[in-house]
Amino acid sequence: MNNKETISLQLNQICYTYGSKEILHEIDCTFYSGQITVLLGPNGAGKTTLLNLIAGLNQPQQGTISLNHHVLQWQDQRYKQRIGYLMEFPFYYPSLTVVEMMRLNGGLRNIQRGQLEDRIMHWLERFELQVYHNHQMDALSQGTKKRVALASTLLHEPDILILDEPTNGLDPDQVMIVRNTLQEYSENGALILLSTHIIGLAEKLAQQVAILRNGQLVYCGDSTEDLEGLYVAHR
Ligand SMILES: Nc1ncnc2c1ncn2[C@@H]1O[C@H](COP(=O)(O)OP(=O)(O)OP(=O)(O)O)[C@@H](O)[C@H]1O
Repeated sequence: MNNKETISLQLNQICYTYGSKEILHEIDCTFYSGQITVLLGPNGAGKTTLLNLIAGLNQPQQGTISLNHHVLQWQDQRYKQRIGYLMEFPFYYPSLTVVEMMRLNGGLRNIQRGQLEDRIMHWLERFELQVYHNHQMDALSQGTKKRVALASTLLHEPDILILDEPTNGLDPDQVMIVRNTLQEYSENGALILLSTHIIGLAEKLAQQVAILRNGQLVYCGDSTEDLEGLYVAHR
């Protein structure tokens, strides 16, 4: 991925309710290409709900999402093609091998066959997964499954990358590989938004931070060296 276009993704007064329960309240925030924004917040704050809306899985009941100041219609296919979304608990077919699972994901993204094999090799190597290429998905550890899902998310080289707790269950070596890969990917021009509970990871990755509490965005702005202090100050 090498994106020369500047992208901004704006959330404007986004609200979401499940039944009568308000989960997200008037969320305003803008994300930019070439930057990593880390979304922080306690359990149940609404992070996954917000990421699902931005990825186009669900539709906000109120508010708009704009790409470069153009309001997006829900299910805009051109927007969806630009997005890579790693869900907190990625779906996989247990009986497929790693390569078969990646071919399936690449096929769903309409990547041409010749190109697909090269991309699969590239991302398998990037996440040190070559050794597992022929292993069945359900025989992998949780952390390895997560890395396969992340590699699959990058196959179509999206310029908007949304990741829900991407390092959950990864060992420290793998966290480092993921961190370096995301930094490099962002430097190549991608817009990255990720949620995590690990403040140390956020400190290393984030140019921008968004803090969500009880469905309200209590901070959206520059990251700082003392992110824990910022987080505590926005209780
Ligand atoms: N399908 C659903 N139906 C009803 N309520 C839901 C549904 N999904 C999530 N919720 C509620 O929405 C709120 C926000 O959940 P969400 O998963 O977005 O939080 P989160 O910040 O991602 O939490 P965590 O850090 O634990 O992953 C919670 O109160 C949750 O119970």
